[in-house]
Amino acid sequence: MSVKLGPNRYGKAETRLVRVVRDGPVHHIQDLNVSTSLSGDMEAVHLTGDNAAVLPTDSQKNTVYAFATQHGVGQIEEFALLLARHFVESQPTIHHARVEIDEYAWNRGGPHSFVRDGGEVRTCVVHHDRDGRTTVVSGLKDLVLLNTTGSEFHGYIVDPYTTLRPATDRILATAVAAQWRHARDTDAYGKSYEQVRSCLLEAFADTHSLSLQQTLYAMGERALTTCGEICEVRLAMPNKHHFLVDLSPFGLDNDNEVYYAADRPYGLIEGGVLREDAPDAGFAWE
Ligand SMILES: O=c1[nH]c(=O)c2[nH]c(=O)[nH]c2[nH]1
Repeated sequence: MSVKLGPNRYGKAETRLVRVVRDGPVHHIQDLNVSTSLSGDMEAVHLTGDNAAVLPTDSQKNTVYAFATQHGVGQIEEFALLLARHFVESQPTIHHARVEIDEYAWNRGGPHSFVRDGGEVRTCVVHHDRDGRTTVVSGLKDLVLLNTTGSEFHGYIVDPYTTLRPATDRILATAVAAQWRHARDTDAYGKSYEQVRSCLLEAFADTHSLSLQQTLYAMGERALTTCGEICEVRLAMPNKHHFLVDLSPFGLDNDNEVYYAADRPYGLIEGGVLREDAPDAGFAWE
């Protein structure tokens, strides 16, 4: 039987980087989790153990820290682009770089004091290859949303295993993970992030929902019709079930007031929305 090497990549996962900028007594921080992943002429290292083409993952991690000092961080997409281009352009054996960054938000508690924001995490994934092709996907995760009304779910298939009762007024809760693909370069990733985030929040709040799937589509559609530079949105939204507690054994009514917030199992609704004329995604989602 003959075998061959399949797709492969390697890098340093989850380099934790906190950068402090001291502006007199007022300090600023950025808190990142950076993962680099490289691919290229890697047959020899896998087949014979010849490491000549390998830029060590340790060097990749050091580059993350060195670049944060030399260039600053700024928008995570810009920092990821800087790193991805560097790895491909400085090493002939590296043909493709993928850089993923999560950014954790801190709120100001004083001039040099910060409170970790328990809310969502900002994300990006950048790819760059030696043919100069670049893709940028921005996103967020752990954005927890809940509507106390305006959500129904009925009219679904009823088979021999269906016990779910139709709902005409239920709680709809989710933790949004959203990623959006940029169709073109922008120098305003921060502004675009705020715009997409607002679209997602507004569409969740003002869509009268007949299913979480419908809400998901409305959220993606709102982002695409508002933000010109993005061409595709992918969303993953767990249905964080809230079950009305049956208080009848105690002779008590429960008029949509007291719920049990279940943590598992949960429905998981995933889907994408894209412009009809979206350019080919290439390796953006890999
Ligand atoms: O919005 C929903 N979509 C579903 O597909 C589904 N399935 C289910 O049991 N509850 C729900 N809710």
